[in-house]
Amino acid sequence: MLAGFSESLFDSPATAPDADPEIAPLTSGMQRRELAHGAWVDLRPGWLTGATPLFERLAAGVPWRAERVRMYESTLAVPRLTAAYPADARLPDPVLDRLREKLNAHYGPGHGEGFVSAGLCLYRDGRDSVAWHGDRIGRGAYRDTLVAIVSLGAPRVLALRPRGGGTALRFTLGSGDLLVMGGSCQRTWDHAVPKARGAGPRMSIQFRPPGVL
Ligand SMILES: O=C(O)CCC(=O)C(=O)O
Ligand SMILES: [Fe+2]
Repeated sequence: MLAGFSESLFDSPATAPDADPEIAPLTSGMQRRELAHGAWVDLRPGWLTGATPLFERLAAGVPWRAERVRMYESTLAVPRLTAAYPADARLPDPVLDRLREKLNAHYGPGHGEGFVSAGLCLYRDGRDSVAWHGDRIGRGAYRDTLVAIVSLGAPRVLALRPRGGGTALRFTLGSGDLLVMGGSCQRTWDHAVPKARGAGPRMSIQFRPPGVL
């Protein structure tokens, strides 16, 4: 009895390091929120369940780099780790290929060329963050676009506010939650992941169409 119990506790597929998360259909549970200026956000809480092994695999296996941004004559460290997978790169885990396929199937051809690249960010603890910005290096600066974010690990707030100021909306993203920014969101709104005292490690996977950074 005891042996059987511990087997099911420690050897169950949900806890094996190579276990894949369960991916729910996007046809249910998606909530769209229309924002001002032609922007919108789709939220699909719990898109993935059992994502801890995926988090662990990516945390250990991805070649994380400290991010730096050029500001005028100097460069500043951005407090988080990142890894970029352009359109033609092999993604670091087959689960990511499946997520991208499912997002493309759901959003379909009406939304431009679809999701191609993946960007990963690791917020090691609550001191890691990203400041207010829009993903508008390239096409997002002048065209409607989509940016899909899958959150893994500890819950963190993704905040959105109209570009140039205004009241911020705060979405707390837990492990397995999906948030998609659409319409004019990248050019008319800014988003940020504020510092959060005491927060545990959190990862985000962002899928973007060609030319959106
Ligand atoms: O970590 C997130 O959820 C957002 C990341 C982000 O906005 C970015 O890397 O452009
Ligand atoms: Fe962003």
